[in-house]
Amino acid sequence: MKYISTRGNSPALSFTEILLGGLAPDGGLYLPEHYPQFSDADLNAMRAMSYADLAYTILSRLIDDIPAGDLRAIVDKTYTAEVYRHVRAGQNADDITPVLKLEEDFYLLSLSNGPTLAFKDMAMQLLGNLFEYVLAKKGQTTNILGATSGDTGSAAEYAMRGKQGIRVFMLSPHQKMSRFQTAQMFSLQDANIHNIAVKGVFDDAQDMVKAVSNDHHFKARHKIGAVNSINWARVAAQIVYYFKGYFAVTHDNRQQVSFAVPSGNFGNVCAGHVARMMGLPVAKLVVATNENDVLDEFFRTGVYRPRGSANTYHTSSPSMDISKASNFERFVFDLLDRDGAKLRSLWASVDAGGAFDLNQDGHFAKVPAFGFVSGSSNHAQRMTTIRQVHADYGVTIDTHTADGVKVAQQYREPGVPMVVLETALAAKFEDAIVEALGSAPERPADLVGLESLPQRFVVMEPDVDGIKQFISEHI
Ligand SMILES: Cc1ncc(COP(=O)(O)O)c(C=O)c1O
Ligand SMILES: N[C@@H](CCOP(=O)(O)O)C(=O)O
Repeated sequence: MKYISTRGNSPALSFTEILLGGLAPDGGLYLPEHYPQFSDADLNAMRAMSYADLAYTILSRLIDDIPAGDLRAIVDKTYTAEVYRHVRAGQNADDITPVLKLEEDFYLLSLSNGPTLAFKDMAMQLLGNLFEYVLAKKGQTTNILGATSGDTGSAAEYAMRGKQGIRVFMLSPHQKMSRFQTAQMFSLQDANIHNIAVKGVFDDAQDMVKAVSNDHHFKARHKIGAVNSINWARVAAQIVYYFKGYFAVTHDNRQQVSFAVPSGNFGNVCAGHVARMMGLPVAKLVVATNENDVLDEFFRTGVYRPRGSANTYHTSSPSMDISKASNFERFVFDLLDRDGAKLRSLWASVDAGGAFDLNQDGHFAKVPAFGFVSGSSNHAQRMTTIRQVHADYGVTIDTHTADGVKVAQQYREPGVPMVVLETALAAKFEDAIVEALGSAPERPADLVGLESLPQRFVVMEPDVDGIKQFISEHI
């Protein structure tokens, strides 16, 4: 399998050639040159598989330059009940992503049982093991530069801490993450972890990561690696749980399932899109945003108009406070029938601070064929949803999952199971849960007292040269 860039001006490369680097040299994002197809017979064979078997079956179609035995060992080491142990009472950690039935045809897919209590662990734990394997094989080291709005950072740091040959430089929006998220990252004292709080929003941090990645000389000289979902491996790993969720709520492959996905950088729902393109019978992909509703605006109107930092709001689902969704480019590439030149011209206006309108040439009319629909949620609606889910089902959900549940309600159809992806556990957003329910959510014993641990981080201006200098001085 070769990978091509959405901007059409980079050579096609194999999986291990794109694993560490993130952006393609032309500034685009990698996608497989074609999507492997799973037939009805394949789906039948996959239906009863364990998570690790399913992950291997799917990933081995996307990765053909790691020997089968080695890939199998990496997957088996990643998807264990011990790693994904933070399940609710009554759930089975061996399922890795257990499904919780709320009512008939309405489910939560628990994706946040890993070390950092967010869905990012599902892919990041795999990335940690893949990076370690490939770096050892190539005799290389890497300096990861990432951006986080709260969850990618801790998931990456927990996956990479103490790993040979890997340093992490993680940019986060200064004072905009929850107290738990901040403590989870900043309390790490490992020498290979560097936390940099940037005076700005997540998009400022993500722009700097891309600017460093597009400086090819600096990137090569300092061996800069990526763990954000601009890295194809993140998306690839996330495809697996759509299959797992589908099998958990259906009996045969004639049934369709809809997924509601709390969205920010569009990485999670992009994996759902790829799963659908591979043959998973998905009815709707419901893109749920918070007040930062650029994606909802696109799916309602066909106009993509990313906002600047001043118009990106700090909300009670802070991990979704994103106005420039990286992975949206991957979907638009498919929507444009993979026309790299057309995509380049659209992103030339986006990168210059502008917008584009896909009504003009009929592309927007094709969106329903891809299953996408959308909606948004605000603080008051999040609070109401958390209360309702608690009252109706006895389940405490976090603020991001609440955005998903709220928007999912708009798109439920008789006979079509709706699966809401649980993207974080409530424990990460204690203040918001206390506001909604009047009491703090349960917290796993190993994370009690996290906020009182000593913290280690630096604060910097959103200045690309300053970040480059910091990296140079710490490697
Ligand atoms: C808890 C949580 N929910 C939802 C999202 C949005 O996911 P994506 O950026 O893949 O759209 C994120 C961060 O990305 C998150 O951390
Ligand atoms: N919500 C994310 C933002 C980064 O997204 P990614 O999926 O591209 O890594 C976060 O929590 O950091």
